[in-house]
Amino acid sequence: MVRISIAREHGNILSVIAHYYELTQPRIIPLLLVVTAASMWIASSGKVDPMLLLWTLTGSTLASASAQTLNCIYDRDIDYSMERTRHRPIPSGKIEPIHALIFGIVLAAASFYLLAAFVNLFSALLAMLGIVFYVVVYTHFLKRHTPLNIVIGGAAGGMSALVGWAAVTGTISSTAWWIFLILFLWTPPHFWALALTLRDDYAKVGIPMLPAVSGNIETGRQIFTYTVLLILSTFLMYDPLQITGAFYMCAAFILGAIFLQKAWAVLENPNNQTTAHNLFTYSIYYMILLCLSMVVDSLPITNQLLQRIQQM
Ligand code: HEM
Ligand SMILES: CC(C)=CCC/C(C)=C/CC/C(C)=C/COP(=O)(O)OP(=O)(O)O
Repeated sequence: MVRISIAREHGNILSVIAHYYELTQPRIIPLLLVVTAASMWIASSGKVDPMLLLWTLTGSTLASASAQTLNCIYDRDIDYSMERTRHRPIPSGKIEPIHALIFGIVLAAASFYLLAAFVNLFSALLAMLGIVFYVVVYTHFLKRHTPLNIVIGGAAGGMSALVGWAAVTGTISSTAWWIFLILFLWTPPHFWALALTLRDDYAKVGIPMLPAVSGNIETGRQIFTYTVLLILSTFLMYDPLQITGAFYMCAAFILGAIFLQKAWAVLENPNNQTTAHNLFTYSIYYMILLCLSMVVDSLPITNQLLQRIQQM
């Protein structure tokens, strides 16, 4: 009997932990960390201190988890009404909003402490700014009020690049702003592609996402426009700034061409949900691979290989 009740209690604790984990929307965090790590890599010219990387990524994880948790508290009413989100821990009654609030504040405080103590104060302040921007500016002021929500909200994701840069250099240089810009311009095609498949769900709860307000054709046009701007912005990281080299440039070109082709398919057929979902999925791989190519580009072995190819 005692064994059974201990096992049951153990199971309960595990399921509580699982609910809190789910509250942080963990699937989005790795991509934010990839951006932060790439930014740190470039800022340190490929010689990033492993401990600094570890503390920065830990602090950034806690900051993102806090931001997502606070967003889930604020949006619990619409999350309850939307098919995609009604199983989240707060709308499904697994976690009380007040407990989530305490959890979100503890995460933010832990993030601030770790970044300020083991990285630097500036990166800690930027991470807090990221939380405030996402929760107050995007979730409170924009999301329910304007179809520009996603365009301006893209700055929240861009903050992860600034945190990474500030962690290494203690400042924000123009290169950090280029990476910020890439994230900023990537967000509309990333999200609107998905929004094309969720139009009715958003319309039902009165969220003015672009497809619900302006229709699929206009959304397809805007996706294409932002994709072109995104690809151009990735080229800015090459000459004359000399930040990245030929390897990055080739990768940016090929990855961008695929993005453009998929955005074109959406433009041609904005009512096709498979095409739109295809673009959404690709947008995630695109960002991972683009960041990876920045890292590979700055490895000494890449330069040696490129020089050998040139000499041949
Ligand atoms: C205003 C900005 C953004 C909005 C509105 C948005 C919205 C969304 C939505 C609604 C999903 C689907 C999640 C689900 O299935 O429940 C999603 C997925 C995802 N987003 Fe975003 N996103 C934004 C910015 C970002 C940023 C900045 C990143 C990271 C750099 C990111 C990374 C991801 C990833 C990795 C997924 C896939 C998660 C999965 O496996 O389901 N998103 N996004
Ligand atoms: C440095 C730092 C802490 C930056 C914060 C970055 C951050 C948490 C970005 C999240 C972007 C995102 C997934 C928005 C979706 O919100 P939504 O409310 O539209 O999506 P939902 O409907 O799935 O809740």
